[in-house]
Amino acid sequence: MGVAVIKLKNPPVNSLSLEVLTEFVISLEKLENDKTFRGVIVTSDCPGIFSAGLDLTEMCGKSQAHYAEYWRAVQELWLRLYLSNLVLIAAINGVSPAGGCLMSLTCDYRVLADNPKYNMGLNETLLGIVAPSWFKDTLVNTVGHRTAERALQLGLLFPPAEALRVGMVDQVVPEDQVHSTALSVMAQWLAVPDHARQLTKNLMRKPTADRLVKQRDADIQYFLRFISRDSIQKSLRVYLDKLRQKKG
Ligand SMILES: CCCCCCC/C=C/C(=O)SCCNC(=O)CCNC(=O)[C@H](O)C(C)(C)COP(=O)(O)OP(=O)(O)OC[C@H]1O[C@@H](n2cnc3c(N)ncnc32)[C@H](O)[C@@H]1OP(=O)(O)O
Repeated sequence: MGVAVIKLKNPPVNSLSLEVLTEFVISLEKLENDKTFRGVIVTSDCPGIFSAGLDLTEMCGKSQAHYAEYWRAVQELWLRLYLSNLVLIAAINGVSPAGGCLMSLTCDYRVLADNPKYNMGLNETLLGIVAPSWFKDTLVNTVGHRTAERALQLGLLFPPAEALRVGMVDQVVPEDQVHSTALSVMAQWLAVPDHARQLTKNLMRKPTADRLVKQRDADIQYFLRFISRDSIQKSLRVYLDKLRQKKG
């Protein structure tokens, strides 16, 4: 039925490095241009981890030019996913904090594996950083304003039952059924004529996407100022050190 599977593979935690973002955009573009494909299942090849989100090492101790390039790539992937003409279904087979969660929120439907470890949410505040307005918009458009406000301020990571309750995911299923469920949901979505579904998706999402499109450069400048602050760099370093020391 013309369904591709994109399996994120950047061990150990599928962090969204510049390379991963760039490859993802290229893969999506190819699929968008190949009329034999109408849908994509986005999933992970890393056991237990859908994606650890943006690659913290790309945002720490690098040059301004690097931060600008990285942030443009983050914007690009979000725009491509959010406005994709393809049906996108996230088969979430692992934990998905921050950028990992955002990626799934851009999809049309989310199936999450029922494992209490597989938390998801926008936890940026816990790192001492702030989810940008378009991250916030994506969450608000999925779970509503009040739930998003509480989740964002507290940096909440929701276990599966909670994620389902607040509408962050559409279905929670046993781990071994995530892929088959995503496939059967895909069949349902593909039963709708493409042009009508695509125009409707665009109607729902374009106003949100346009807010970023109209001010992409300003958004990059804002990111540069924010990420270059000594206090933010320090917060990121402390967070990364904590992650690294966990093993020791
Ligand atoms: C105005 C704009 C403001 C800026 C906005 C920025 C928006 C940011 C969005 C983000 O996505 S920030 C990233 C948020 N991600 C997280 O908080 C997740 C952090 N990671 C974890 O919680 C855990 O790693 C995990 C995903 C639950 C996996 O746990 P596990 O025990 O399996 O592995 P670890 O031993 O913790 O990690 C292995 C290895 O990977 C490194 N790592 C983990 N996450 C990241 C990451 N996001 N980026 C880069 N590297 C990461 C971790 O440090 C370990 O490294 P080594 O010790 O092996 O060197």
